Amino acid sequence: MQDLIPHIPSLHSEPLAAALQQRIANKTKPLGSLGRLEDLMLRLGLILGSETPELHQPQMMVFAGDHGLVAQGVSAYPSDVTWQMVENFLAGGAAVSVLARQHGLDLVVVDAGVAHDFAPRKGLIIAKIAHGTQDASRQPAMSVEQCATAINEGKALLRQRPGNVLLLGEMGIGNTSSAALLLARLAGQPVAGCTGRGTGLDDAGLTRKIGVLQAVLQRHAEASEPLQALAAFGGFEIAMMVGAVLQAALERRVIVVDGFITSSAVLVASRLQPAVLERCVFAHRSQEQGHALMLQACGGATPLLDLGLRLGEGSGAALAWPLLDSACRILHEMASFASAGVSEKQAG
Ligand SMILES: O=C(O)c1ccc[n+]([C@@H]2O[C@H](COP(=O)([O-])O)[C@@H](O)[C@H]2O)c1
Ligand SMILES: Cc1cc2nc[nH]c2cc1C
Repeated sequence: MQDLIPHIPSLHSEPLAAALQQRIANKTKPLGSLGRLEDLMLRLGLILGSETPELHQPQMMVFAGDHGLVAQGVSAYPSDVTWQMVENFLAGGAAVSVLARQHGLDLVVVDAGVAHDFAPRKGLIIAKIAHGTQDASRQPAMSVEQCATAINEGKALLRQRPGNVLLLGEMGIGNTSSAALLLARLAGQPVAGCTGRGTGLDDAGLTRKIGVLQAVLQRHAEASEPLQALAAFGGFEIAMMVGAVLQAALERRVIVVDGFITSSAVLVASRLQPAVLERCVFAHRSQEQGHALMLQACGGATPLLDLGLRLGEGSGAALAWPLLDSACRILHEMASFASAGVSEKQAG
């Protein structure tokens, strides 16, 4: 356990926070007028330990896995869409492929446990734990050993990637169910409020999904600790993201969190090591029912964007990327009142 979960120290630094606040206040603008971009500047400065943080080689990592629970009718799409979309990511035709190209983000797809055998190629990391998880309505989605292997694999993959920014993405038909179950169990919330339409269930489908998830929670009533809950509810892509998040936090990388599912990995990681949250930037508020509760459970995070997205893949993280870039450029390049010879605020 100690080897599996690294200790993540708090970033708390009064002198650096004060220096950053002063630097932001001295820029040629009315005090506070860059709004939440100012909070972002502060956060990036604290994570990277600098008044003039620099972001380099941002890594978009899309973790993919399949879910045995899909057999219970919890998604509007078949499991085959998972591998088909992985092919689409690699061919360059998915939303995240387009956005990664647009913004110059390195895109890698990680097969964490897709129920399909891929031909090896550039941009694909095959780190398969198994061909999909077990059906969590019948047994734990994965064994405790598989869960530990997935976390370790996520840590190892992150260590091999360059740069100081991790953008999280995921793909997995059925994974809004795992995320909802993790939220319900770890935040002690009624499951109905944690459960949404995912890829687009209708009213009857949503009612059915809530019933299935209620039964899964009862079946695994003893799984109250974060790692037990992760093994019970899955999936492999979420467990691998937990490892990647812990390693990124340990290395003081900026972690850009996408939607409902990537947030569930951060929730698990933060219940193990709370200071993980200090390294996270929440990109957007997903339209998925439950994401607002998820953000509350992740320390009351306020996301940067609210575009009604519910795609996943890392699409929201990629869209938020230019804001991080802007925040750093402003800290570097924007003149101060003194350097530009602009008069400061008068009393009153
Ligand atoms: O990121 C989100 O907030 C989000 C919300 C709804 C759906 N998704 C994506 O849709 C898939 C899971 O939906 P479902 O209905 O199959 O559980 C998975 O591939 C996710 O990337 C993602
Ligand atoms: C087509 C499709 C694309 C996706 N991307 C992420 N989740 C997805 C689910 C579906 C169904």
